[in-house]
Amino acid sequence: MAIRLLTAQIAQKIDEELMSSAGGFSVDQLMELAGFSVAQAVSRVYQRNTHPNVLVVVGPGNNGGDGLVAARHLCHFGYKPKIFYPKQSSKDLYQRLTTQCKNLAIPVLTENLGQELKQTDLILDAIFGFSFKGDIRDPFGDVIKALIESKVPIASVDIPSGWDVEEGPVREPAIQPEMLISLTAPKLCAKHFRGKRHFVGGRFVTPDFEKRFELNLPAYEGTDQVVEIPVQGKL
Ligand SMILES: NC(=O)C1=CN([C@@H]2O[C@H](COP(=O)(O)OP(=O)(O)OC[C@H]3O[C@@H](n4cnc5c(N)ncnc54)[C@H](OP(=O)(O)O)[C@@H]3O)[C@@H](O)[C@H]2O)[C@@H](O)CC1
Ligand SMILES: [K+]
Repeated sequence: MAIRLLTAQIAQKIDEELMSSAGGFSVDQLMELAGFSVAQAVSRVYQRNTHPNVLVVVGPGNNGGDGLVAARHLCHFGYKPKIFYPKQSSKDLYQRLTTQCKNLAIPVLTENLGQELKQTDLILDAIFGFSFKGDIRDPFGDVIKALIESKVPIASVDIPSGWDVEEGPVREPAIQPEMLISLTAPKLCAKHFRGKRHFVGGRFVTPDFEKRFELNLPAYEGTDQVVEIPVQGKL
């Protein structure tokens, strides 16, 4: 059975159910596992000796939160991450995640993106996830344009930022990531992903849950937090 590609609505429903009283998870827990899986997937593809300088570009919602968690784990894994975080949230969760990164001496930047990209080996795109919709609002239009123009390889968290969650790259210019890490399950836009490697991470659904949402996820091996799947756009 093929893996299920989710609509934005189903992705949001799954998220809500996991955090309902029946699901029992807190957002912090899910974000920690999601971000940890992103860092693990990155380390599978881009080694710390060839791609030490990872610029984690963080957006205003939970996709950005995954990026903050991933930055922390990448630092523990021996990378030299920096965070570009132009629109910082006052919410307690994001502030705590930012403090954790600062305590590891991870730089948290708000400007000079163009300059920073010249010293970057890999961009971790954690700007928008499955709640993105409409036209890209400031400052993210310019941010996405700068990422594309830099020609630095991009690994996208859950959704290539700026892509429509279901229709894919409908706005020009569009990010074309080398790598995609889908959380829980890929979204419909993954049909348009033609990069090199696609992973699923966020190992938190129960067998019952998986069956009820007909996710048809591939099996995770051993203690792995990620599982590689075929690049959908090349099938
Ligand atoms: N179960 C799972 O798999 C788990 C998934 N997780 C992760 O959560 C992600 C979903 O997070 P999310 O719901 O917080 O939304 P996300 O996509 O980060 O963006 C929302 C922000 O973007 C903004 N915004 C929207 N449109 C915009 C526009 N056009 N232009 C500019 N801004 C725009 C919007 O702003 P607002 O309009 O509300 O002011 C809001 O602040 C998901 O993809 C995955 O990465 C894990 O953390 C946990 C478990
Ligand atoms: K993203």
